[in-house]
Amino acid sequence: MTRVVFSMGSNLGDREAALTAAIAAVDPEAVSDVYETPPWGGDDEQPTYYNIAVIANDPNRTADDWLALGQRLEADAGRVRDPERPYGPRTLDVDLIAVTDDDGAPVHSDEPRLQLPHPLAHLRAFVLVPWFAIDRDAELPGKGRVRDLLRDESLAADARALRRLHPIWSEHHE
Ligand SMILES: Nc1ncnc2c1ncn2[C@@H]1O[C@H](COP(=O)(O)OP(=O)(O)OP(=O)(O)O)[C@@H](O)[C@H]1O
Ligand SMILES: Nc1nc2c(c(=O)[nH]1)N=C(CO)CN2
Repeated sequence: MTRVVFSMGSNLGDREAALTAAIAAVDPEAVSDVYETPPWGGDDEQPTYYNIAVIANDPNRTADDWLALGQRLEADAGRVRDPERPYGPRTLDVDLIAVTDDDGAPVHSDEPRLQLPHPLAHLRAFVLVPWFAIDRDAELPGKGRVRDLLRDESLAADARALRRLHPIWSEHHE
């Protein structure tokens, strides 16, 4: 079985519809509430994001399969990349944060096309806060427990700027 933790975000178009379609496609085990988050990364001239964390399990999917699925979902949402704006607005962003293999061991990958665990996750409150909300024991391999990471002063300040809005997924979807 592979277990994947996704961070999904949207700040263009119908943010909630883009996220809902992506959640449905990964057949989730757990989905956080939606958080409204200020743009992270320095490109501030863009709308706020809706961010969620999603956990999925599939015995037949490898980390590469999850990456390919995420990229297909981004394309389906009409995502266009602007090379001038690496942290610019997007209809849908699907990032793999951490993947665990059959034995519960973290998958590590260093290739540019797939870096695992996600190399910036420990700096992003919009990733860690929703993840912690659906898994109190969450651990970012190599960085420690999410619970502890969130005690860092600058992350804690960013975390206070997130606004938890409402659930986006419920049992009746399953
Ligand atoms: N863990 C990962 N999850 C998703 N994409 C990844 C991952 N590691 C590497 N990539 C690669 O990153 C490339 C750029 O992805 P994208 O344009 O979505 O980046 P971004 O979301 O803007 O930035 P960031 O990766 O900092 O969140 C993709 O082509 C993908 O192959
Ligand atoms: N709040 C927020 N900021 C971001 C996000 C995101 O999902 N949420 N994604 C980015 C590129 O991965 C860059 N900045």
